[in-house]
Amino acid sequence: MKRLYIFDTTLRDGEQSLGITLNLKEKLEIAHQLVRLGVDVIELGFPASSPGDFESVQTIARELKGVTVCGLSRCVAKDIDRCAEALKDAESPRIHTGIAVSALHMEKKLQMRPDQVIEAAAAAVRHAKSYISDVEFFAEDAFRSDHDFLVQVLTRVIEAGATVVNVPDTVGYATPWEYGELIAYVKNNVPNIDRARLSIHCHNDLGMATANSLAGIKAGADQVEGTINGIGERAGNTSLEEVIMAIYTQKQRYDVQHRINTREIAPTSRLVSMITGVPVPAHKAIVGANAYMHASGIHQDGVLKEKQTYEIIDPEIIGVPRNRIVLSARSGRHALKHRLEELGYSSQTVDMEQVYQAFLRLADQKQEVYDEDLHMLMGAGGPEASRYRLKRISVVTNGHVSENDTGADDAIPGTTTGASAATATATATVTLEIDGAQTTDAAAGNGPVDAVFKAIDRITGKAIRLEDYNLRSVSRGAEALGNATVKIRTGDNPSVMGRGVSTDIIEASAKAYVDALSKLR
Ligand SMILES: CC(=O)SCCNC(=O)CCNC(=O)[C@H](O)C(C)(C)COP(=O)(O)OP(=O)(O)OC[C@H]1O[C@@H](n2cnc3c(N)ncnc32)[C@H](O)[C@@H]1OP(=O)(O)O
Ligand SMILES: CC(C)C(=O)C(=O)O
Ligand SMILES: [Mg+2]
Repeated sequence: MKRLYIFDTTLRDGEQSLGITLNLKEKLEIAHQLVRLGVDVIELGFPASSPGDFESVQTIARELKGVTVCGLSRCVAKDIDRCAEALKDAESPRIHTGIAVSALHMEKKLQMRPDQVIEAAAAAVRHAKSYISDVEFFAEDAFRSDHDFLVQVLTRVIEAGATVVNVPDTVGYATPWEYGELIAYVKNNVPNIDRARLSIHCHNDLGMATANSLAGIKAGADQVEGTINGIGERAGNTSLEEVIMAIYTQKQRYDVQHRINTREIAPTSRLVSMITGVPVPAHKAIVGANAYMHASGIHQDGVLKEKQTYEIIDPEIIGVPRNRIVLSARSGRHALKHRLEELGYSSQTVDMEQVYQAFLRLADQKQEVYDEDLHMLMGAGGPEASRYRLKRISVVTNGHVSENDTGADDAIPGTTTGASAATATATATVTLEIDGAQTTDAAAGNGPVDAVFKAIDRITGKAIRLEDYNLRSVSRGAEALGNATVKIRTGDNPSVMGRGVSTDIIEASAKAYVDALSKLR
């Protein structure tokens, strides 16, 4: 059976999604989960892009073991130098360099002749090889290129020492049969193709990234590239979980093996969604919340008689446990620990008593605590790691007062402010603890969330620019949890994202703002 290598680019192409900015800690958390998932290669970023990207590639590359780590670069010597430097201490490093090969990109974007592109490509691979033996070459916009020119480029870069050649459909323009034909064409016409692995990289602009990738695998690709949940530039990349499970359910059609642990698929999807703030649509294949739900009577009847009538995948295979225990405020530590372990969390790595107390606070507000609630509880970020702790919020909206003790044991009583402004519709009083000292201040805003953010700004004295704010419900029931994400920056510093979870949306928003504050440089 042929070995299929799985190349994950969630932290590079995935992070190119509009609105996603991840810090080192968040990238590290995702990278460790990708190792647990069993991918072969993790693309960590583009080290020449910024000092922050360099630092995260370098730090994660040093830390990860048992997986190939890779950095992206243009066919530009100084990019390759930075990439090699960032990967210097990695156990198994790879430089991924490349250049566009379609007439459109060469003429309009690169403003280079085809012969110059071939020389730049070969020179870049040689330069990368002077540092690291494992070099992957990407032929950007390969699908829209002249395929005989593509064959020439790939032949030259393999001569120059490329160990992997990547044939991307950069703009998601292909259909499955056309992409499959291209991969077969490359296999049959690049004379030295046996000296390199052939990789595929598809985008989802026409909704065909998974289908195209499967066609590429069928045509003989050795490596498939993609991201978790399909996140990525524009309409995204191939969803790795979809490719893996298509191969799983259709084993007889794909004679390939890989080392993915399918039971880590759902935990990885959730982690990526939670950290990036990009929700997984309920109807998303494989990992959507509704993917294993049966709503209509005929289906329910069929499933009760025989699951396979309407289920092509047993959800337990991808790490979605069948729910047996109902968790509520009456549940004890054993039940909580059992459920968390079923969901893939280790009770060894967290303070279970602290988690249980947080669980009880949540359970007091909800009839039933669902799995989604637990994921949020476990992933909501540790206030202990931050300089800032939100202690209390009190908001007056058109005369209506809402007060929130934010759950800290030593929260001080809230006060309702009389502050007002002619245009304001809300005033907020916030108590924040900074490095152990509590400060309270009030501000008016054109809504409760705006007022809370302004009050926090008054306390910190920082000139914060709010770049993005998002609020969504992440669990079920009338008291569903709200997951707020904010993106903020000060001056020219890089933007940071913060996340907050609560059954109260103002509190969730305030927590997200404070979480982001703690990440500011
Ligand atoms: C298909 C993909 O996903 S490719 C990966 C996309 N990722 C990124 O772009 C990472 C983030 N990018 C960056 O940080 C910056 O764009 C940098 C550091 C890469 C380059 O920044 P700058 O030097 O300011 O150049 P800028 O981005 O404005 O323009 C790109 C330049 O690279 C050239 N170029 C683009 N791709 C390549 C390539 N693969 N190889 C060689 N040159 C290239 C362009 O022709 C242009 O050259 P010009 O300045 O002579 O006109
Ligand atoms: C950098 C390359 C591999 C890419 O992301 C693309 O062509 O889509
Ligand atoms: Mg891409």
